[in-house]
Amino acid sequence: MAMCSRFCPPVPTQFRRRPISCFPISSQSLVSFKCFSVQPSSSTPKDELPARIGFLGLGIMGSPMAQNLIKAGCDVTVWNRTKSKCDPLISLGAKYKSSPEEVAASCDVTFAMLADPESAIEVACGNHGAAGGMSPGKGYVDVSTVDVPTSTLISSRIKSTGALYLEAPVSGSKKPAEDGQLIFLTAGDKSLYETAAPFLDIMGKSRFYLGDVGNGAAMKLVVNMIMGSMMASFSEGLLLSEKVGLDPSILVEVISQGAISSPMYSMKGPSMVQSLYPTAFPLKHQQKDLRLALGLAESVSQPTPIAAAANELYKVAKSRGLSNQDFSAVIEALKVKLEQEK
Ligand SMILES: NC(=O)C1=CN([C@@H]2O[C@H](COP(=O)(O)OP(=O)(O)OC[C@H]3O[C@@H](n4cnc5c(N)ncnc54)[C@H](OP(=O)(O)O)[C@@H]3O)[C@@H](O)[C@H]2O)C=CC1
Ligand SMILES: O=CC(=O)O
Repeated sequence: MAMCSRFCPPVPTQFRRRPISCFPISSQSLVSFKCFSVQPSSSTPKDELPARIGFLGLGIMGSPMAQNLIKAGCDVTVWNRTKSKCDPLISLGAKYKSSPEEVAASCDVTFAMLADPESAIEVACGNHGAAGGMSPGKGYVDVSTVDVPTSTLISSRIKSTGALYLEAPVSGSKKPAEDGQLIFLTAGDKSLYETAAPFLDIMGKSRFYLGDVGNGAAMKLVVNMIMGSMMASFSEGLLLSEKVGLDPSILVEVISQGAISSPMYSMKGPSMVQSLYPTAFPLKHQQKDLRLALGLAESVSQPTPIAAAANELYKVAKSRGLSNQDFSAVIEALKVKLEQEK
């Protein structure tokens, strides 16, 4: 990479890395990779992070991620379709540019955290999109959850400019984003992965490098397919327990102590019992991820009947106006159904 000596930040010494696993990516390519457990211990001095970082998309996830970069002393330039969401970050010291193209032109590495495939393509490849500001020596890191064809398309467009591309969708929601505890599922240009690693370590607790473009997107969709089905199943259990006269709060407690315990159930269960769904992961995005995961399964003829059924439930929830509630609001779709059956 032409600008590497200026643009590659040294890995801050306070980030301690511990290899935790090594396993194959797929049956076709038995490429092993390391993942790291990363424990940022303090904020990073400005002079250790000389790169200019762009951040496009300041929603529930993008805002705290960009904020963590700024707080760590990075030189951050932001853009968001709704400009007002840039203001709190500008107050913290971020610069502002009025298009993704201008951000990319003025930065070394540009991150993008957009809603879905359509917006990710628009921001990367559309009019005044980031690709217009890309050139050799720069890098584009898309951390949105999209499908493999979308990431492949964006990769081609970015790489046609001579720049590098990394997909890096995240596992972890609003709170992990605020706490710098995300899990990055990366794939694409290895040298950009290495360049971006110190920044990923500011925003996250671990990172996986999965090889070719598409593997990060696919991994994220599989994880979220499981998550969406788990939440649908949990919802059924809560409602069934109540219908047979049990206390659903006690069900949450019982589950938390056994083999099917999950932080997700413990975190979301108490508010679901009260019919409260403060948005961390919008339901519309969970349905999008199930839809994309089902497309992925279709592409390899893998039966996924549980996920298909869960997807239908999220679609019902969307049609009932719950798109912008937390995805745990999927339980409401079952409540309505049961009432109609009476
Ligand atoms: N929330 C969560 O818990 C997690 C979310 N994700 C994934 O991260 C991504 C972002 O999620 P989240 O931050 O929650 O979503 P939000 O809905 O809060 O933010 C979406 C962002 O995309 C922008 N956007 C949407 N459409 C367009 C468009 N056509 N052109 C330009 N910008 C657009 C929005 O801009 P504007 O402000 O103008 O609307 C906003 O910045 C999604 O892919 C999601 O699946 C991954 C892990 C966890
Ligand atoms: O994509 C959502 C998450 O919680 O991870």
